[in-house]
Amino acid sequence: MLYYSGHTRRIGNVDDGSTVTDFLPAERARGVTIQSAAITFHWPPVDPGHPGEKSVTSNSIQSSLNSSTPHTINLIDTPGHADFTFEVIRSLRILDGAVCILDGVAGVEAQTEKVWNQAANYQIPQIIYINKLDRDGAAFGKTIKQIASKLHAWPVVCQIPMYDEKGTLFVGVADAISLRLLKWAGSSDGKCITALELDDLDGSHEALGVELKRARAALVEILSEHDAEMVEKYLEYEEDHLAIPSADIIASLRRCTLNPQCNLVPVFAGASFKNIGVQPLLDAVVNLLPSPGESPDPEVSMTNINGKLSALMSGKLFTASASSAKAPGHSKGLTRKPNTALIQNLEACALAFKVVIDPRRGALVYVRVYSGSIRCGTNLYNTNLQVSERVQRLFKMYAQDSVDIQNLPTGQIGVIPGLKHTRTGDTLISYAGVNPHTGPPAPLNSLQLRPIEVPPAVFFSSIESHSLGEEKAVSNALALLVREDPSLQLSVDEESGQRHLSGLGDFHLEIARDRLVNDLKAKATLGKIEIAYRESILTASPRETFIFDQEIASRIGKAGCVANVQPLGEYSEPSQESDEYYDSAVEDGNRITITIIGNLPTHLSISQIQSALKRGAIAALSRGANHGFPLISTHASITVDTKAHIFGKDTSIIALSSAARLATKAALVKSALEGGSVIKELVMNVTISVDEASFGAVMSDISSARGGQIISLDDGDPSSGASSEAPQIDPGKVYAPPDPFESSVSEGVKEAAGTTNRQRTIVARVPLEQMVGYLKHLRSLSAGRGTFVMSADTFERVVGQREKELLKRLKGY
Ligand SMILES: Nc1nc2c(ncn2[C@@H]2O[C@H](COP(=O)(O)OP(=O)(O)OP(=O)(O)O)[C@@H](O)[C@H]2O)c(=O)[nH]1
Repeated sequence: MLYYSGHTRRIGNVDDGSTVTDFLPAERARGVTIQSAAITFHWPPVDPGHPGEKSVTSNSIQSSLNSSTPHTINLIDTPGHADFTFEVIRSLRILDGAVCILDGVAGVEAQTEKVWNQAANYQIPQIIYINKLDRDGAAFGKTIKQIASKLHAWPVVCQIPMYDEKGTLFVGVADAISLRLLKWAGSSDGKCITALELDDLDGSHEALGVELKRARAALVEILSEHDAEMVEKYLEYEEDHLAIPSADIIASLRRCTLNPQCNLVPVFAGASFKNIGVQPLLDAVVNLLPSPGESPDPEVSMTNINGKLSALMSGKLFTASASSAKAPGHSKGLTRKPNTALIQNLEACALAFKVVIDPRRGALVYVRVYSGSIRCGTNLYNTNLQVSERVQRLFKMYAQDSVDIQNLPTGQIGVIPGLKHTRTGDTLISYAGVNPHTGPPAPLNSLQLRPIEVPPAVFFSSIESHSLGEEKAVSNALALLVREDPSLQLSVDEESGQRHLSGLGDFHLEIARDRLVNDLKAKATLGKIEIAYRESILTASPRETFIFDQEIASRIGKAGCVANVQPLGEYSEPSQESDEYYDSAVEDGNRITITIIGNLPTHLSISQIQSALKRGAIAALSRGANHGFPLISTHASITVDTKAHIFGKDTSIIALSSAARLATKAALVKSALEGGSVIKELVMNVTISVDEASFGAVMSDISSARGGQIISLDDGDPSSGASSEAPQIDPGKVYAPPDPFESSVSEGVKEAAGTTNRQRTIVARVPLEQMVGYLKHLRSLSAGRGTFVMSADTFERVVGQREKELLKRLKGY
């Protein structure tokens, strides 16, 4: 894409590590994408001599059908490996549209289904590109049927693959929109394309011509089922499918692609490795995917207020929340009706969706602007960290080059270099007349764009610096690592003083280790990768009062609070007094409730006090009293009576958070002494796809050797027993061209009749511990053909023999 749009001079190749988007050394070495990169380019290409003025359309096949005006495309290449799913979800938040690339040999893979469903949650319009059609065993028609059966979307075949006379060499595509055959010259850079009109086909392409007419008829028919304007066109052109102009087909296809109710997905064909099919795909991106203005309104949330960004900007969100101010979980400081003039001062609202530590340029923060525009020289307030940072420079990334800009308007993606604090996922706002020290007024200072929950980091590894002298450099490198990837978590074991890095999978941590040691040059060693368990208390503790009174950095720090803990199941929403500030939220599987009674001190704001107490409680909940595992399903309640627990200016933020930590810790110790605690482990939802031959062996391995609980067994469609809520589509009703090696019997019928090596699916719940390194094992049981996906389900108590073994392993006796 970058090559054809004129932004790079050579075509990158993943196999020799020369791609632009996979730029990390670890990505290039392994040939996989780990971090989603964002790059801007134009399609059709902009004339380099006159940027923005004139387009050169010679590279664009279909541009003559629709628009020849260059469009700005921000391309975000996302990873495919399951351990980096969180990286994909982060990217999905900021996408307007997506191209889902399928492997024409493997078809719809398990991980594809998972990401597809996530994209559907964000209502992101998608087009599908079936790639690798040059490979032996590529089956375009079969993959089309799988789009229906596995992704539950109606595939709209826009192109069909074109093979040479022998039917073996993939040479181009027959385009059902423009009714042309597009043939690429062999072993070229893909810029030399011959277009043959359907009417001019000679005898050699007769069969393909017939199939192309069928494809066009199917295209018009499926569009007519969803789009009244297409029905009108069909009648206007006297029911001749072939006579409808391609521009009308594109317009109708665009309406249907952008309307989630239609559930249609246009499908294109190619072999990127052979440079076949890329330019028409780019045309499709411009023709069919939405501009930022057509994308769904993003969600926003502020303390106890949730809604859409447009409702916030029009002031309606506040009006609605003020009328529901009596709802539970409110605090008196935050739900009074705000002055709508507040919103007029909100100049920009953006999401930092990616932070990359560049060896030359330092931290580069990629942002997407959702409202207003970001200007050079303005202060941006980070609502997650509650700090202001100045925008010194702004630029756009074009392949390896960055181009300075002054202004980044709504809908655009750009890069801010030099920010010191902002992390991946933070919301940034620009507020007119703001004091950089105090930030914008509440509740805008807590505004979050499209917040997402970070899944539990259940794999961890210890980190040791090579020497005391290296300690600071290692800490700095770790801080950078966590800034780039918030699904990595850093913690320090209070008792042993050992530092732990936790992540979402073993591959995730392995890559983090690579980045830390090789790229960020930290002189440190990471220990064995282990699984994190959790601990839960069984009884409520008494109320523990703690007064913290200690000098911190030569200043007196004094603060107090009362804390008690109880199993989460026993929590119920209390009734509130009118002079209370109350906040209760779930954090990492626990609930933390903060109640502040009395008048606030003048030197601390309510949000400062609340977040200090919360930080203290979170720190205490990171270590259980019996086994040292982080707590789960625990409710910690902290109360501060300002008369008894705040001591004028001596009460600092650090003193408050220390008091909350120590009081919660004391409550946890009391509860564990009285009622004991249990160890919990993460149980995964696992969906395994194997062929009939290895089905029995895989099932018995899961249910007996790994202690898994089989949830469902079915044939060939992994989603039907699992989570997808989309309606089922009968593949028999879907148009797909026959694959070259197939008879005329349709694939759906063949699969149902069981004449192929049938795919079977096992859905099971299995403890995570049993799934470490499972892919290798599955491959050995299934002659290399089995695949699986898994996602975290719940933490459950470890019981019986496994509990005994685990305790023995932990204690060492
Ligand atoms: N034969 C053939 N091989 C291809 C084609 N496209 C990609 N490949 C090969 O498939 C492998 C994976 O390609 P990638 O581009 O890294 O795939 P990806 O989906 O981006 O993978 P992740 O980086 O893990 O997300 C490489 O070895 C490519 O050379 C194609 O059209 N034909």
